[in-house]
Amino acid sequence: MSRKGILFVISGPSGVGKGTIKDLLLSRLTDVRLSISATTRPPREGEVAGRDYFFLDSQEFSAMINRGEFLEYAQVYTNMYGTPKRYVQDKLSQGYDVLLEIDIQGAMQVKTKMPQGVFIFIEPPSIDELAFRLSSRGKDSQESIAARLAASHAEMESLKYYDYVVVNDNLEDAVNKVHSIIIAERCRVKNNC
Ligand SMILES: Nc1nc2c(ncn2[C@@H]2O[C@H](COP(=O)(O)OP(=O)(O)O)[C@@H](O)[C@H]2O)c(=O)[nH]1
Ligand SMILES: Nc1ncnc2c1ncn2[C@@H]1O[C@H](COP(=O)(O)OP(=O)(O)O)[C@@H](O)[C@H]1O
Repeated sequence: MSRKGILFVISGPSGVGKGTIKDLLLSRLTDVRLSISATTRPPREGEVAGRDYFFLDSQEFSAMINRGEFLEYAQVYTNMYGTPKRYVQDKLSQGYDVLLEIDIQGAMQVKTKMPQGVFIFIEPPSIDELAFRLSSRGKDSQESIAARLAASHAEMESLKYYDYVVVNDNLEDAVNKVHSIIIAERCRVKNNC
């Protein structure tokens, strides 16, 4: 019988580089399973339904809430985001390690339900650099960037609830650190050293 997998949760302020780190990690760790979130946000150019997100309207999202199908869900800025529970449970029980890349409110809900998970906070080197990254990626309006920066101050307060804090200054160093955390946790929890 396979051992249960480990749940890894990556979060941090918008624009810190979570998505970039996650993509690089997944290309190195092909046996980790990524949970695809549901969202009411409309797809951005180039995004694919079922690969990047499950794109739902608000009624479909509420129906999933009512059926108890989310491990966690939260309003992030102007849209709803949630982690479908079934995929995470299935993959963990099949012995796969599962990665969630979700916002801080969601991560705190998961911590309550699955405290044995490994919670990793990605911290920006500075607020100025966060502002620079948000504007240089060119996906958000000035208004949306301002909201993300305003939220980041309070979000930084929650880093004390995480198991690990990784500063994303040099990208490769940050990916190496998160990779090392995953290897170390596999050794600690599964004796897979
Ligand atoms: N709580 C929660 N947050 C999520 C989920 N999926 C994505 N997010 C977060 O929602 C925020 C916005 O994500 P997105 O629309 O992809 O924009 P971006 O990460 O700012 O480029 C980010 O902080 C994500 O980490 C989820 O399933 N649950
Ligand atoms: N270490 C880094 N140094 C400089 N730029 C980075 C670094 N990590 C990510 N970026 C850039 O910052 C922007 C935001 O990254 P992204 O992964 O979209 O953040 P998040 O998923 O946390 O919102 C992107 O343009 C990305 O290329």
